[in-house]
Amino acid sequence: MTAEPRAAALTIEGLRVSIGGHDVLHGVDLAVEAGRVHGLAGESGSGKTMTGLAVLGLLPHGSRASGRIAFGGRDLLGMPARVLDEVRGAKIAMVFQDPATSLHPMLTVERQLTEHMRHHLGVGGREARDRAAGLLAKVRIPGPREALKRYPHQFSGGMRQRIAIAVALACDPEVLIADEPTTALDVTVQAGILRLLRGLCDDLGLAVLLVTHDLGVMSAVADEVSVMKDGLVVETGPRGRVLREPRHPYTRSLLDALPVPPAGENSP
Ligand SMILES: Nc1ncnc2c1ncn2[C@@H]1O[C@H](COP(=O)(O)OP(=O)(O)OP(=O)(O)O)[C@@H](O)[C@H]1O
Repeated sequence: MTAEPRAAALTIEGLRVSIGGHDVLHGVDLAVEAGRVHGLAGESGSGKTMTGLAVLGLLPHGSRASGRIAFGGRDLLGMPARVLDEVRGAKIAMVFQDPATSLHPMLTVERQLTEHMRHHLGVGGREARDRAAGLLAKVRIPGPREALKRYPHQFSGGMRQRIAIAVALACDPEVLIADEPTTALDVTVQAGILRLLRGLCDDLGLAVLLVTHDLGVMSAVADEVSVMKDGLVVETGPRGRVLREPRHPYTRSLLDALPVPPAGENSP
C-alpha cells in the first residue's frame, strides 16, 4: 500500500548554531520532502548531527541557534518549549546510531512503545498494545505479540535498532531523522535496516533525513543527497547527479575516497 505523499516537509534556511561562543553551523540550507529520503553526508565534525539536533530543539546546553526551521508552516526555532514538546517525538522523530540511546534497558518493549503513545496521543490499554504490536510487525520483528513482553537485551543489535525505529514511529511522525542508524551494526544487517527505512518512507510518505558519513550507505537509499563541510551544505541535488557528476571538489574527494564506486541512478 502506498500512501499519498503528505504536504508537510521540513525546510531549513540559513541555520546558524554556536556552542559556547564557537560557531559550528554557518548557514545551513536543506529541504526534506514527504516520501523522500534525503541523505546528509560529510566528514566527522562537519555539523550533520548538530543540524538534526537543532531541528528537534535538542542542541547541547549553551548553544544558540538562528535562521529558520520551517515545519507545517511554523518556525521550530522560535517555538515555545511547550509547543515544541508536542512536535518533538510525535511529528518529528529521531533514530540514533546506538539503539541504547533511545531504548531503556529496564523497560519492556511494550512499555517503551506505549508510553510514547500515552504521552503524545493519549491512547492507553488495549488500543495502545494493539498499535504497539502493529508497529513491531511494520519493522519486521518476528512474533510481535511475544516480542512486546521482552526487554531490549533479549534482541540482537539489528533487531534493537528496528525496535528503536518502531518507537520513533509510535506517534505517526511526518519527519524521521536517522543519525548514522547503521554505523554501529554488523555489515550483514545494515542493508536490512536501510531497506526498512526506504520502505517506511515509501509506504508511510515519511520525509526521512538520513545522516551518515558513508556515501556508500546513502547511495543505496537516498533520493537527494546533500554534502556538508565545515558547518555548511556545499552541494545538494538528486543522488544520481551528485554521485555521478559532483560539482564541488569536496564531494569529489569524498567519492574518490570510497573503496567501491557508489551505486548510480538506477540502483535500488
Ligand atoms: N557538545 C558539544 N559541545 C561543543 N561543541 C560540540 C559538541 N558536540 C559537537 N560539537 C562540535 O560541533 C561541530 C559539529 O559536530 P557534529 O557532531 O554535528 O558533526 P558530525 O558531522 O555529525 O560529525 P560525526 O560524524 O563525527 O558525528 C564539531 O566542530 C564539534 O566539535
